[in-house]
Parts: sequence; structure tokens; C-alpha cells
Amino acid sequence: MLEAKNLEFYYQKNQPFKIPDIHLKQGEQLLIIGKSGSGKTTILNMLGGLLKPIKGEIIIDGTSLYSLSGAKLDKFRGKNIGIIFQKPHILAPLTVEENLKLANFFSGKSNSKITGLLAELGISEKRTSKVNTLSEGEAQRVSIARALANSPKVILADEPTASLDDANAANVVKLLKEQAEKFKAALVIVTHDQRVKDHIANQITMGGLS
Ligand SMILES: Nc1ncnc2c1ncn2[C@@H]1O[C@H](COP(=O)(O)OP(=O)(O)OP(=O)(O)O)[C@@H](O)[C@H]1O
Repeated sequence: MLEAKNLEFYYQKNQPFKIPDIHLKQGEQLLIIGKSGSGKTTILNMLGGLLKPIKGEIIIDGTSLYSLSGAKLDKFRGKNIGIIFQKPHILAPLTVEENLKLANFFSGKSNSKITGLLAELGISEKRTSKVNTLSEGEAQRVSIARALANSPKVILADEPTASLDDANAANVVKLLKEQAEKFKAALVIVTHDQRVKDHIANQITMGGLS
């Protein structure tokens, strides 16, 4: 479902990252760990179609991601990849429901899952609340709901627990795992949070700069 082979990337030519290969089948989960600055966000952006590697290939459900370009890549991403960013990328002046409908609009999928998702994530009662009135934990759950609204084949989460207390952090990891299992999606979580490490056995470490 998700394969990354022989990836090479650098921001400065003399400082290439060491990037391990990734092979995840449908429903498999992976934790990418590594110290601050080792390139965790960088690899996640490459896997999500947001940053083209200098060399190597990323294959999602049989499609080589960067063989697509422009609108085709955007469309593929919208349909197949759900990304949860470190800081929730949700539109603050819109309501929770409007944010989710927007995600479906861009990926051309129906709104039929929204009610169920909000219930599973425990934010049904916030459906018509503006996102800028939510707590950080609630906003994080909305960004998860938005990433999952289009039933992606690959779910990518960048430090999803960074700003959450212990109870919410455990909850968010549980939700991500449950939802990934439900859709049989491949799940990749990037983190340095010790609290997450105990929940996903399959782990690789970013090697930092070569
Ligand atoms: N757009 C950019 N241009 C130049 N250098 C960058 C850029 N983005 C990131 N870097 C550098 O690349 C390195 C890796 O950054 P990245 O955000 O991938 O690390 P990370 O492992 O996610 O770190 P953290 O855990 O602190 O979020 C850092 O040294 C960072 O300063």
C-alpha cells in the first residue's frame, strides 16, 4: 500500500538525510522516531506528496506518487492520503462540519461519513461550533476527522500528540489506530513522544544527516 524506496533528500547539498526504506501493507502501522531535526517532518511531507525527493520513489496503492504532477498529484492526494499536521491545519472561522465538508468537496467524496466520524471522535456536540472556539485537544480531533473524512488509503500524522495531555494523547493514538484498522489504511506516525512509542511496535529511526 505504501512503499518508499531509495529516497534521497537534502535542503543543502552537503547535508543529505539518511532515509530508511518503508514497506507497509494495507492496515499496517509504522512509527517514525528520531531526534529533533533528524528529518521526520521532511520524510512525512515526501510520503504525503508535498515534497518531491531528489531521488527514489514513493508508491501508494500501485501509483508512483511523483510520476504525477500538478493537479493530478493534488487529486490523488485528496483521494488517497489523509495528513494530520503538527499544528492543526483547519480553517478557524468555519465550523467543524464545514471543515469536514470542505475536505470531501476537494476529494470529490460524499458527506455520508461525517456524522459517524464526529461521534467516534467524541466531538458531535461541537458540530456547529466555529473551530476557533475549540480547545487544542478538540481542534486536534477535528483535524483527525478531516484527514479521515475521505477514507484515505494512507494516513500520515506528524507529532499528533505534541500539544495534548496524557489522557488526550492516549485517546488520539487509539483513535488513529482504530480508524486506520477500520479503513484498512496504512498508518504512519512521526513522533518523539515517549507516550506514543508504547502503542505501535513497528518502528524505524530517522538517521539524521549523513
Ligand atoms: N524548507 C527548509 N529549508 C531548509 N532547511 C530546512 C527546511 N525545512 C527543514 N529544514 C531543516 O532540515 C532539518 C530537518 O527538519 P524536519 O522538520 O524534517 O525535522 P524533524 O525531525 O521533524 O524535527 P522536529 O522533531 O524538531 O519537528 C532541520 O535541521 C531543519 O532546520
